[in-house]
Amino acid sequence: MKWAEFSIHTTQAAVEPVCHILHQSGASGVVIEDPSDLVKEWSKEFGTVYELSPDDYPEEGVIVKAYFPVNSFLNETIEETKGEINGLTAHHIDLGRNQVSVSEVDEEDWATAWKKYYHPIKVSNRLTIIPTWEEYTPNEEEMIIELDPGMAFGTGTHPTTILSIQALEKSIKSEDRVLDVGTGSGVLAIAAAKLGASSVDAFDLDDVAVTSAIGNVELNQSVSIINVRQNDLVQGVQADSYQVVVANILAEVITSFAHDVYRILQQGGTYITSGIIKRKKQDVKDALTEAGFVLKEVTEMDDWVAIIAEKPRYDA
Ligand SMILES: C[S@@+](CC[C@H](N)C(=O)[O-])C[C@H]1O[C@@H](n2cnc3c(N)ncnc32)[C@H](O)[C@@H]1O
Repeated sequence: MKWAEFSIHTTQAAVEPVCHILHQSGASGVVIEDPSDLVKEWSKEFGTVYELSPDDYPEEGVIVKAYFPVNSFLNETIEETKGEINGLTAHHIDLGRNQVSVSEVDEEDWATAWKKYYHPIKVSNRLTIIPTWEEYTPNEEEMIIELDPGMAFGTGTHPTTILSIQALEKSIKSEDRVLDVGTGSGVLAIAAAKLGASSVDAFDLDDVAVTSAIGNVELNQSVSIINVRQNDLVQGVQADSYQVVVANILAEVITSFAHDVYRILQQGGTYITSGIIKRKKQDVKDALTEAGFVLKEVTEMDDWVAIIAEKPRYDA
């Protein structure tokens, strides 16, 4: 997994609200470079992974650095975060220089560091995701998904993934045929299989994701149910093929292919969309309604929204 370092040069007064915004935006770690810390013991969240020397400290003001996983939501997350930080001025918080830079952190240093922050996570009433390197004993009602996301999106911890899994848990009926568009690590396809789907197609355009998903499907003994393949969105899929389609992709993509998903769903079928940043919620709702869907439920976590929609039955 690659990481992006978000660095902001700001004031001492702004540190606390800026850190709060960064944590809310999903940063996996926040480091404060405050020259006043040079005179006291510095405690850092990243242990030996991230080393500072006194030369790194600014002469005036404070530098706050936060680390975000590089994935298809990165640009949205960064823009949203910057907007929220700028919004602090409306609350009379002096941001000082307010200089922001974003850079990718050397992957070699970080290639396995993220594993330290990735632990078993209960994502819904019935499903818990467990990284392959963790020992875990599930209780009787718990179903587990074992996962090694490698370089693909989908540790299961992102709000967009959690919202998708919770929606799948509510929607899937035993023997449903399911399509997961943009499968990444395969986490949603595996969740669908565990929840009782009779067959799951898992598509991704990225060959790294396809390889990762195939590995995770094998790890979860779901090869007989899940078919992973490289495919551009739903190109080539026949009409009326599925009872459930899930797509955790950006809002723009969801709006662009709403009509295609309507075509491939059976009447009464469910479309679970996720990966929608809050400010684009209405655009996606409009696109789904315009394509013929009936909106059933909207769920939210942090800055993210998922929408569950239904293709109505013609005789209803
Ligand atoms: C946000 S990730 C979601 C991963 C996983 N489903 C999850 O919920 O954690 C979106 C995925 O969509 C894939 N993707 C982007 N454009 C695509 C396209 N045109 N066709 C198929 N997959 C695409 C990306 O490669 C990425 O793996």
